Amino acid sequence: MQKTKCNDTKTYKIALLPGDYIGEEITSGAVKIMERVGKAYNVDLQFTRGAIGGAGLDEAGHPFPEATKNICKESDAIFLGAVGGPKWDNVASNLRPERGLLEIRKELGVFANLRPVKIHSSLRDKSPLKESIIGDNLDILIVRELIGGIYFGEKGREGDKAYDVMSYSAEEVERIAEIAFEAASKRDKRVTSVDKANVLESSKLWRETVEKVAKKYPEVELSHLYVDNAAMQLVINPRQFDVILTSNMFGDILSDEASVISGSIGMLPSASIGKGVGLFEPIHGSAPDIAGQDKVNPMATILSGAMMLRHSFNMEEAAKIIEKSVELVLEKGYRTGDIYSGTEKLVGTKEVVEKIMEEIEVLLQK
Ligand SMILES: NC(=O)c1ccc[n+]([C@@H]2O[C@H](COP(=O)([O-])OP(=O)(O)OC[C@H]3O[C@@H](n4cnc5c(N)ncnc54)[C@H](O)[C@@H]3O)[C@@H](O)[C@H]2O)c1
Ligand SMILES: CC(C)[C@H](C(=O)O)[C@@H](O)C(=O)O
Ligand SMILES: [Mg+2]
Repeated sequence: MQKTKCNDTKTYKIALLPGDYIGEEITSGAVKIMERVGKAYNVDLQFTRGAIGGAGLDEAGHPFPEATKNICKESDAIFLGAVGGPKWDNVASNLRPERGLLEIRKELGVFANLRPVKIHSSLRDKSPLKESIIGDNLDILIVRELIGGIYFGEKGREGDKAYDVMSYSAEEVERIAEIAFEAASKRDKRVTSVDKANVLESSKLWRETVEKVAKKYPEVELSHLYVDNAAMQLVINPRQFDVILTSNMFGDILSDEASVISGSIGMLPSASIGKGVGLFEPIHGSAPDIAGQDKVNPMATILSGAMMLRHSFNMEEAAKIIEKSVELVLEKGYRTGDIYSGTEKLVGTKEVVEKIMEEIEVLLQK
């Protein structure tokens, strides 16, 4: 974990889109942490703020305003908090804050959403599952298709009926499957593809296409599960999974389920990647119920920052320093309410960030 000694300073531009409710609380600490680690590696991370979601709607009348689009176009990566909340529950569907999130994902072409589910050893007792079920080193990577499927199909209303079309092309399935197999080949070499091929035509195509892609990766073992069984298997035997490959909606649902196995949804980061710049955000939402109270767990966002340094800027050591610091803070027992069991030190969002910063300073001296 030695710092690279180098005199050339690199500069990267990052669009910082905090979003709504807890958005500001979770991103501000993560930005401070990334700036500090960047500096140690002679990397100048320049964040430019933009509005998205409800903030975009309030500021510019749109959940993904033109001004924000322009900031994104000039950036090397996008760092996002969370969008949505009750304030905008009654706005027209096409202007909902969540629509801004879907639009930015589509605009960036980030078709692959990587959601790593890891159990930190010091959080094993916070999992709702028995320790005998989660084991020691649970490590699952959910590879979720992000810009297709039912989220983006034709939708509408006709009289008292409403519809949302779910469709996938072979090309869309192929490219996400490639990402899953590539990832598996560097991990435990197992892909579980999750679909509903016993009912849905789009899932039948999904399965056929995944099988074709699998032929290129003979060293990776492929299995299939129907989504209802996958939801059950995640709680009765999560250790059977290495990489879970699935569609947009199934991935959304299964990743919230998987996140609590690791203790809390406040722990799960994500990276969304495609051909261009990446988008990094925690998997959780804007948590309106705890916003503004210094209660939110910032770790998922901080770990998303580590993913950004790794995936977008090739800063592997810096990413590891952040991940290690989070681990150390957990080991020392500093906990926000979502991962507090009653015996550790209950602290607020800001203090968690301070504690992580302290660990970072120590690691940077080594
Ligand atoms: N990526 C995103 O921006 C995103 C993701 C999911 C939901 N949403 C939006 O967020 C709003 C609220 O949705 P929701 O309540 O269904 O989901 P949510 O993820 O915001 O919250 C679910 C529960 O988890 C808790 N929680 C979430 N993140 C936490 C954290 N970091 N630390 C501690 N506790 C945390 C919340 O307090 C709440 O009890 C909705 O408008 C929804 O559409 C946005
Ligand atoms: C807010 C919503 C559009 C989003 C999704 O469904 O993708 C969220 O739940 C997520 O998991 O990132
Ligand atoms: Mg979700």
